[in-house]
Amino acid sequence: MKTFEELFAELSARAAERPEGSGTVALLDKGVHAIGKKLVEEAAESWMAAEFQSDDEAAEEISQLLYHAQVMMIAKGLTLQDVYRYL
Ligand SMILES: N=c1c2ncn([C@@H]3O[C@H](COP(=O)(O)OP(=O)(O)OP(=O)(O)O)[C@@H](O)[C@H]3O)c2ncn1[C@@H]1O[C@H](COP(=O)(O)O)[C@@H](O)[C@H]1O
Repeated sequence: MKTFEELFAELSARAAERPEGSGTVALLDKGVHAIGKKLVEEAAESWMAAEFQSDDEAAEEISQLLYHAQVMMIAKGLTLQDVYRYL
């Protein structure tokens, strides 16, 4: 288990170090358009799971949505503070 901040630090390290086999690095290399498609896909899956599936499945889909939101932030060079100032 990890927090939102810990995941962001881990993904930022992946982007900097580019380890072999990282799905995050592969997705970052595909660019903002591909990341955006995954973000929308995970948003839709979160909605569907919340409406029609179990709480656990909804939680899993929402975790994937948060992951892809973080990948988008990293692709755009945005920090957590850039986003938090609007919360
Ligand atoms: N939290 C996540 C995470 N959530 C979602 N995903 C990715 O998002 C996909 C979502 O699954 P879907 O069922 O929607 O799609 P899929 O058909 O399996 O995958 P696609 O073929 O569509 O890409 C998963 O297969 C993962 O590739 C994640 N990939 C990585 N992480 C974490 O990110 C960190 C870095 O991961 P790596 O960069 O892979 O080392 C690790 O701590 C991982 O646990």
